Amino acid sequence: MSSSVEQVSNVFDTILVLDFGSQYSHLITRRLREFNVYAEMLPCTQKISELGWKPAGVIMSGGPYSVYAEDAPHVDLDIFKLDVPILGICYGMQELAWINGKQVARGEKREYGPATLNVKDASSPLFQGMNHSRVWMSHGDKLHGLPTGFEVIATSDNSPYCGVAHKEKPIYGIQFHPEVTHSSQGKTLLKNFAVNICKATQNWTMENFIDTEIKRIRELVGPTAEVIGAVSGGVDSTVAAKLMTEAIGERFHAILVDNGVLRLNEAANVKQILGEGLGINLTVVDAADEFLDKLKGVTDPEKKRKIIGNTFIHVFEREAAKIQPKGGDEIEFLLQGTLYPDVIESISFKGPSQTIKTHHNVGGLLDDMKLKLIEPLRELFKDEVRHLGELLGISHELVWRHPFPGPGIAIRVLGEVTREQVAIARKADHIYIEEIRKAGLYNKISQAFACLLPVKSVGVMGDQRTYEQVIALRAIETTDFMTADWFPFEHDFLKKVASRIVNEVDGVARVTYDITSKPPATVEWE
Ligand SMILES: Nc1ncnc2c1ncn2[C@@H]1O[C@H](COP(=O)(O)OP(=O)(O)OP(=O)(O)O)[C@@H](O)[C@H]1O
Ligand SMILES: O=c1[nH]c(=O)c2[nH+]cn([C@@H]3O[C@H](COP(=O)(O)O)[C@@H](O)[C@H]3O)c2[nH]1
Ligand SMILES: NC(=O)CC[C@H](N)C(=O)O
Ligand SMILES: [Mg+2]
Repeated sequence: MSSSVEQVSNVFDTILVLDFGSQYSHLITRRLREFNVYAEMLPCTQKISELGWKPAGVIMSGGPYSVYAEDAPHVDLDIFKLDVPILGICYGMQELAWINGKQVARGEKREYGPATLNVKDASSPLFQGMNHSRVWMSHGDKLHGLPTGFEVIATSDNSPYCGVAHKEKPIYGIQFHPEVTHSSQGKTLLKNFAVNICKATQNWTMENFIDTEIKRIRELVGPTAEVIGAVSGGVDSTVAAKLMTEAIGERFHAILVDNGVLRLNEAANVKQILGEGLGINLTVVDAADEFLDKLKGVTDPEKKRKIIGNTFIHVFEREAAKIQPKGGDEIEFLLQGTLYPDVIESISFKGPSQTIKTHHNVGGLLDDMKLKLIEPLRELFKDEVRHLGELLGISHELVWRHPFPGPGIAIRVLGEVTREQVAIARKADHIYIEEIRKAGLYNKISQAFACLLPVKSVGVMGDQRTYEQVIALRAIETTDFMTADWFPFEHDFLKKVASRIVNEVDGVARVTYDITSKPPATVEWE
């Protein structure tokens, strides 16, 4: 499964980011990629002898622990044998100091927020083009002396060892966080490190990635094997499917499962856009009855997710068995649209985060199938996937679609999922999204949808008493879907949508707008 990761880091000069658990760790990788240097994050416990590739340099991230604590994580000392430049950020610098003399302890006061960087060694290649810039601090521990063999290259009011450098080797430590945008010249510092000190080539571009990946897929699959893939019409699976089609054409079989809880006209739309528009070899499987029958009487959100996840697998296996590859007895490979954030979550040295909700996942196929995985987007962030999609000729509209969860409307009809309830939710959702598009707001919002609540409310229409259900509208702004804010619509917009929904959708008497952020709420209601 890790073969794709290794391949990319062998082709591009790669900075290894060792994650000590900071909430900012993934931003280090992001910033480096922004100036076209490829970077990969692995847990801080990574054994260097098991790496399988040689990094151009190593960055040790910040982290919540104290280096002197008993259970603190420590780096594999073999990183020093790699003989490449090393940069320690916050905990990473404290780790360097701990290894070289143990002069780290609790500071008198915690330091959280902005500070001014005073460069003491203007000739240090780390600080070229920087001085007196604003830097972002977030620490409670500090260095209480110089690590053996190091010298001070920068200070701040509260940190006499704000920047340190080894006297002979290219090893640096900084107390602040250059990866957060609050550090005004943080990106310059990371570029100084990666490009000038590590000499990494700035060739990580999506154009180069497409070429490398198509070549890699062709080699991996060979001249005759065939590949299946679950394709939803969502951004990730469409981009993965398009890449696969570029690589092996008709030998790729995309399968869209109509699970009865897709959006209005979705199956037909996707068939047209992907099949006819993008030339993807796509089969639509109508399994609506199978899904809806199994969901009968089920109200628990987790049970719904499990039923849908399992049924996906059954349908998928059945379809795979129907395909007769020309060059062999059975399908050998399975395409997945796994993204880098999924990988990051599952590799965290602290273990996968606590389960809030079981995201339906084709990963469940692994235990049951002999299929070998192909995950071409495994190294990419969502916005990189979107860029890649545009380069592959996928329309701007499709590439910028809001995400839509695999369990679909089943987790947006709260309570029991019936055909009638799905129809109401679907209609309301369609009106809401239509109005969002008309108002030119679609691309300003990260995700929007309507939920049907299992409560009834009294209303009055045409002098008649009504007693019908409630629709809750949700719209959020977010970059990573881990945290989110609700979208501040104009009142007139909400008024219009509410009026249309109550008038046009039978069974709805009232509309509300969800004004909860994530956390404490989640994006979906179930
Ligand atoms: N109706 C469906 N038919 C076939 N596969 C599906 C369906 N719904 C989801 N999947 C599979 O589950 C994966 C995960 O779904 P997810 O919603 O995270 O990604 P996506 O649909 O490709 O993109 P987006 O995040 O934009 O919705 C998809 O990449 C796809 O492989
Ligand atoms: O493919 C998916 N299968 C799922 O089971 C699932 N549950 C939530 N989501 C989507 O994930 C993002 C975060 O949602 P939550 O805050 O509700 O966890 C939002 O974009 C959600 O739409 C899912 N996607
Ligand atoms: N942001 C960090 O890396 C903090 C490091 C360490 N936990 C401290 O409090 O100083
Ligand atoms: Mg989706």
